[in-house]
Amino acid sequence: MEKQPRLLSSKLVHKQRQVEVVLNSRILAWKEIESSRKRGSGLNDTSGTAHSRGVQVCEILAVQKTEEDESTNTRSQKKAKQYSLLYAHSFTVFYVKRTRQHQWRCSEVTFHCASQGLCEQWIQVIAEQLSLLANRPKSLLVYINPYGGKQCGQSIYEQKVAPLFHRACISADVIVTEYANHARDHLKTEANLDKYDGVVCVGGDGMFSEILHGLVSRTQTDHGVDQNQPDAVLVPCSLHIGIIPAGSTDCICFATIGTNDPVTSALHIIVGDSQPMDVCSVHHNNVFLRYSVSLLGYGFYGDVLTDSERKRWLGPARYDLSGVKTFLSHNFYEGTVSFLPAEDTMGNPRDKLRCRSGCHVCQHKPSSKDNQWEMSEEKEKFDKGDSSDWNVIHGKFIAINAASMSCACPRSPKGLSPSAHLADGTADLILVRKCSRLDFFRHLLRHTNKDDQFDHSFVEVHRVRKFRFQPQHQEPVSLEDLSETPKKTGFSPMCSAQTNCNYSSIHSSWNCDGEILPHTAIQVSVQCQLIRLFARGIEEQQPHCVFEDPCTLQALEPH
Ligand SMILES: CCCCCCCCCCCCC/C=C/[C@@H](O)[C@H](CO)NC(=O)CCCCCCCCCCCCCCC
Ligand SMILES: Nc1ncnc2c1ncn2[C@@H]1O[C@H](COP(=O)(O)OP(=O)(O)OP(=O)(O)O)[C@@H](O)[C@H]1O
Ligand SMILES: [Ca+2]
Repeated sequence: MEKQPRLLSSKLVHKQRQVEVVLNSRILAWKEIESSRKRGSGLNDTSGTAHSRGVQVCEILAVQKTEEDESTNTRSQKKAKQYSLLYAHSFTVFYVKRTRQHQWRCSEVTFHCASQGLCEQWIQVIAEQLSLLANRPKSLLVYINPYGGKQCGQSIYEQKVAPLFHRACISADVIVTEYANHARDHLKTEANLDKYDGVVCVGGDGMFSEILHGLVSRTQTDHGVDQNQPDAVLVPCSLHIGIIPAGSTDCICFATIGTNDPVTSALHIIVGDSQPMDVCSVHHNNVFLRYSVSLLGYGFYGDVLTDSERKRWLGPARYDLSGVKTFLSHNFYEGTVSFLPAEDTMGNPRDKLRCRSGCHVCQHKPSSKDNQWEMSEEKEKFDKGDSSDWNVIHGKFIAINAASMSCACPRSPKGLSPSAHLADGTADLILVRKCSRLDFFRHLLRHTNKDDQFDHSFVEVHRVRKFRFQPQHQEPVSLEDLSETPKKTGFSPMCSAQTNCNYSSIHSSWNCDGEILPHTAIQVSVQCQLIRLFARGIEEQQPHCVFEDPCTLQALEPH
């Protein structure tokens, strides 16, 4: 590791011991000074082990003059009080501390200086280093959904997030939404986006979906791109999106930072992490329908969602109740799935190559072969209806799921497609064919344990760039057809067989990131890395402590 020039180093006091504090452009480190240690009983006096500690500058949240805590009433605090009178000036550094299961907390360390000048110099030098971190947001536009999840979005923000933003000197314009799609419409039209470094969504996946639609539509409009064109090349959004999880599934937050903890997510926003993410565009008959970043599910997950919408008052538990009910109805749906397999990806859905921080698969740009598809003669042929490279599968399905990310969430920690990648330009298309209840139960159960949920004869999974679905029975032209009795129209528009079939048993609906789509015949295309989140992907679990690795400290040793 290259030697970094020292910016400042001095003898300060930390926890009533003399320490040498050193700052270079990457690390703030401190080490006890031998002389200040009491002579230990023997050489191996562990109590006084002079271990060094350090914090990366990029994970320092803020530095400020220490607030005097007046509460010195016990004897030891009185002693500390006298001691600190000697070193009357002190500053506190707030930094990211990793705890269990990918959770982050704001921790702090205070140093006492003999002179006020030195104290102010330290504060100024550290603050200067923080101001050099260009990717940190300074002003944010925050949308709060007061009704999502357990309806505590507002209190989560005010109690857990706002104090952290304030400490990091981030200014936030907060809008509490008053009705569904308020955030999307505000983003699409009124919001003056030049004022902000990012948009924060306080809510669940549905609320994120609103921000996503608002931001992407606004970006396309501003760049004159018509999102109704199924193969329009969409313009990536420059503003980062932050999520403060306050929903029921929160699978987007879970898959991008590894937990659905609001404080952890707020800290990722403050340090200015950046994680690109694929977005699927969904069209019906060349008309734009919606975007999806997590799950596009027909059959099981669509029916679960349809049934759960009537039970919103139950909060997150609505999904489990509807899940059991849908499981018992055990409906299957006939249709034709056609898809364009992703040719030269680095990975495949069953390769156990999980998408983690700094993922190599996501950094691998789709080679020219895939880009050639956009301009190639195959594309012309396909557009004329002849689709050579496309695979076509007709059958009866319990579920058709397209996961453009793992969809890891508290219900299923490894997710619907554990090896799906956040930003590789593909989606994993999972086809679950008609099978017995027991078989389907086994398949579902594997989402909650280590077993491979694709290892079933009735399950197949493909990594795709585009796909289409056409249900076997033409969907009614418009919804009033459902009410007309077949007699009046001579034949029912949807199924020629028996006229008394009820609509719901031959048609499911598409669950698009937790919202129901108005059509069942759709065409989907993956837009590679269309948006960016204030996240860094799920970090590999390792004892991530800066100060234990000698090479870092060696960089601080005097030359
Ligand atoms: C035996 C235990 C089986 C457990 C099966 C766990 C599989 C759960 C997989 C969760 C996948 C979530 C995908 C995320 C989709 C989000 O974009 C979307 C918006 O937030 N959430 C939902 O649509 C909400 C979808 C929520 C779906 C919940 C499904 C619950 C299934 C329960 C089935 C019980 C069957 C056993 C009956 C005896
Ligand atoms: N002020 C509001 N009043 C009513 N509905 C709202 C309001 N703001 C947002 N919504 C809508 O509420 C829906 C659900 O919100 P959200 O996704 O945050 O919670 P959830 O559905 O419980 O969580 P998840 O999507 O993770 O399961 C969203 O589709 C959003 O459009
Ligand atoms: Ca993907």
